[in-house]
Amino acid sequence: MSTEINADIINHLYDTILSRKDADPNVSYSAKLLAKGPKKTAEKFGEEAVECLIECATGNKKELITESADVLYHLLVMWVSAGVSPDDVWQELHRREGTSGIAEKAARPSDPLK
Ligand SMILES: N=c1c2ncn([C@@H]3O[C@H](COP(=O)(O)OP(=O)(O)OP(=O)(O)O)[C@@H](O)[C@H]3O)c2ncn1[C@@H]1O[C@H](COP(=O)(O)O)[C@@H](O)[C@H]1O
Repeated sequence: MSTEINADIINHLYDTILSRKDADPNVSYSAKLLAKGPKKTAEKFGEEAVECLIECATGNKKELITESADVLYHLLVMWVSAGVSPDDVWQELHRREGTSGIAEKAARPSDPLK
């Protein structure tokens, strides 16, 4: 599957979640989460991220895949809740393209507290 198709899946899921903003919380899980506000969606994302890292740390590849899908879904719910769009994040990733994390870290101003 190409990167373009993967980005399409994220964009499509984001649009679906966005469309649930005013949906019935008894019918849509996204609507139920969004009705609770950004703090709750962030908490849910954190819970799913912890479940995901446990599967990685314990070497459960199959569960890591399903938990990763949960993390991505809850990340998108959090973005909708906080008013962040996939394009905002794609632009930031694009800005970073070609800059090594090691070079970027070395170019940061030194922290006087360290
Ligand atoms: N990808 C997902 C997706 N991944 C995970 N989940 C739900 O996320 C929840 C997380 O599981 P948990 O065990 O943590 O939930 P829980 O503890 O029972 O929930 P809480 O009571 O803690 O909130 C489950 O209810 C999953 O079904 C998802 N729910 C929806 N989607 C997508 O979002 C679309 C819209 O869904 P609705 O908003 O429900 O219409 C769907 O068509 C799917 O494409």
